[in-house]
Amino acid sequence: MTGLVYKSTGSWYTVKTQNGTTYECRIKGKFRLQGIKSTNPIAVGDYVDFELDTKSDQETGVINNIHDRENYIVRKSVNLSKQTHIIASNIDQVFLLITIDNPPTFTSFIDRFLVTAEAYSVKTVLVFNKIDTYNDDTILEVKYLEHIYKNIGYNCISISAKTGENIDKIKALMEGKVSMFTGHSGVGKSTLVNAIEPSLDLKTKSISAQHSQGQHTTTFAEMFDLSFNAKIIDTPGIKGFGVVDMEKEEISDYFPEFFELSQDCKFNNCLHIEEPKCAVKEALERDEIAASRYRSYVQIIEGDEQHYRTDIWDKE
Ligand SMILES: Nc1nc2c(ncn2[C@@H]2O[C@H](COP(=O)(O)OP(=O)(O)OP(=O)(O)O)[C@@H](O)[C@H]2O)c(=O)[nH]1
Ligand SMILES: [Zn+2]
Repeated sequence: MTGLVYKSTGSWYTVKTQNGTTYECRIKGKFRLQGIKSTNPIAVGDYVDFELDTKSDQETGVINNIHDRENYIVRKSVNLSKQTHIIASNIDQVFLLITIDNPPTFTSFIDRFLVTAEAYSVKTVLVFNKIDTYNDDTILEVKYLEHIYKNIGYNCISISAKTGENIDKIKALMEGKVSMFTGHSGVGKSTLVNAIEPSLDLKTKSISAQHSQGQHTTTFAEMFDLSFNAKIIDTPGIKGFGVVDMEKEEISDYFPEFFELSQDCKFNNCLHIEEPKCAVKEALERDEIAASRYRSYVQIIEGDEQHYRTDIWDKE
């Protein structure tokens, strides 16, 4: 049988088959990992093959194969010797919630997030929330940001999780897909999820409450089915986004508008900082790339290794 992993708690995995039946599964013996070494061989979002455990009278299964992943996101354990933990896999899209002033979301944060998402091949939708509270100035700011990010190719939607404005657009994008929601604390993630599916809020809360009674503060992800053929992965306790392990030369690959231009730089290993005949800097001077994007890029490049070798998800 084949199924999708909805939850993992230590050595047990909750796997749901196409027809909606759920089985608690274990892993068969030593498991071959694909590509990366991680503390967990299987993550929420994985498609796995399993067989029913005949020795058990309960409906439990044994996983014997994992399907190739489309993508996955990881965090590195800070205390242990930087071991990698896969948070979730096969994510169709992440909705990054942004508010202009309450709380402020800076472009440097948005761009660091996008670099990481690009590096992990996770599609991002930018969601400007709390538009019901905006005045002329903040509306202009949203318009300006939308202009920048739409030009690069990112989908942008302005919403109010409180009044429900444009929530239907978010739901339409979610149909048939696996989504995640992220953004600074207070941008309205819970409010939005609650507006999308009121019954889910309770579920999520009770699970976090259950979890907080445990002695460990390790976070685990969980997938939920929504009523309109959409899935979300909830990652309680994991909020921000850092920058992933990458070489300096790689960083501009994850700024899509820089990447295209860099084919025209004189040096093929151009860092777009001080090099002559740099197509990126020339485009910047012609205002063809946004100054804020270039600033974010330089910040990441000039940061010490610590800065661009942090966890993909920063725990708050
Ligand atoms: N006016 C207005 N307030 C909103 C909107 N969305 C959320 N809020 C308010 O913003 C505050 C924070 O919202 P939450 O949904 O708790 O934010 P969160 O992102 O889940 O925050 P954390 O749980 O800390 O990560 C609450 O007081 C919400 O009522 C909105 O669209 N408009
Ligand atoms: Zn260059």
